[in-house]
Amino acid sequence: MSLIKCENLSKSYGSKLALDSVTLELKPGAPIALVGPNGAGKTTLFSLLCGYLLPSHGKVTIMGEKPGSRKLLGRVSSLPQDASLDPNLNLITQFTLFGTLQGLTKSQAKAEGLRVLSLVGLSDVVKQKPTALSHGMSKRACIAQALIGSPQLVLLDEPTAGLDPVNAKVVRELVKSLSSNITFVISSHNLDELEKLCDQVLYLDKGKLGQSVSMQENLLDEYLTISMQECDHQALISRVEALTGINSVTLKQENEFLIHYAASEIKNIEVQLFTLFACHGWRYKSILKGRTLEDKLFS
Ligand SMILES: Nc1ncnc2c1ncn2[C@@H]1O[C@H](COP(=O)(O)OP(=O)(O)OP(=O)(O)O)[C@@H](O)[C@H]1O
Repeated sequence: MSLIKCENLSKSYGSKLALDSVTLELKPGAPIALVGPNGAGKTTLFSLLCGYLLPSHGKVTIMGEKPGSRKLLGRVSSLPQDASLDPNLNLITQFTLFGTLQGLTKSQAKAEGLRVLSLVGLSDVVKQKPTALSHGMSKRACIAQALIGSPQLVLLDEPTAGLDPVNAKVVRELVKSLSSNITFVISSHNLDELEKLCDQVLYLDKGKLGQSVSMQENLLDEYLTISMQECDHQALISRVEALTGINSVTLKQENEFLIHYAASEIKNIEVQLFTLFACHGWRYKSILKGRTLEDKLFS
């Protein structure tokens, strides 16, 4: 059964068409990214999936049910962009309350609260009020709230926005570690982060669903993206293009090159490139099979 199914889903706010006839079907599995410029309609789509908003036209179902339906209680949860906790109650008191709202007994709810707070590394502060937490800790607490009751689908709207690199990494690793049991749909502007986490990327622009990019296809693409530490740009392009089987070499940004090649004509391309780099004393930083997500979406 499909996890999320949207058929000609549209949402208008007055005369503003925020989501325009979106049709998509997603299966459970690896994290799915939702990207698009500011105002593209990502939060609107999330709100429709959560049942916070009703469609103006079209249809949306989650695991065959209408968003917001009682049958989805505990099976779907979300981290809204501006999520916040009750400042007056300590973490474990409010997490126990959230658990009881999902139908757990008080002792089950407390155990569940402790479990999810420990997942996000907040076991030491369960008796603190949210006002005593740093921004990063608050965000992790809100993510923990979304994990109560072991949901099958978790929607995360900008889960790492405003976080320092250490906290952002904690969140990414948490998503990775849980993604064999939970399907995450993640809205973010951080393409590098999505590239590391997600297998599939949905691109929204002006309310319309544009391309859907599969990161798995990367492995089949006949592209390499190489970041160099030091090299003569022009010389690198002409020397690599001179190798048999190379279709083109493009400088994408400072020291990053995209190599398009014909796999059937060139064997061990990596070995040939490393030999060339060693010959000229060019040092490379990284080599990626395929194209970056940024290149796939915007070139
Ligand atoms: N409550 C509202 N009333 C009127 N217009 C709204 C409302 N909420 C959103 N919009 C408009 O709908 C469009 C889509 O907004 P939405 O917040 O879904 O975009 P977004 O992709 O999440 O943007 P961002 O990346 O900036 O968070 C925007 O043009 C926005 O101004």
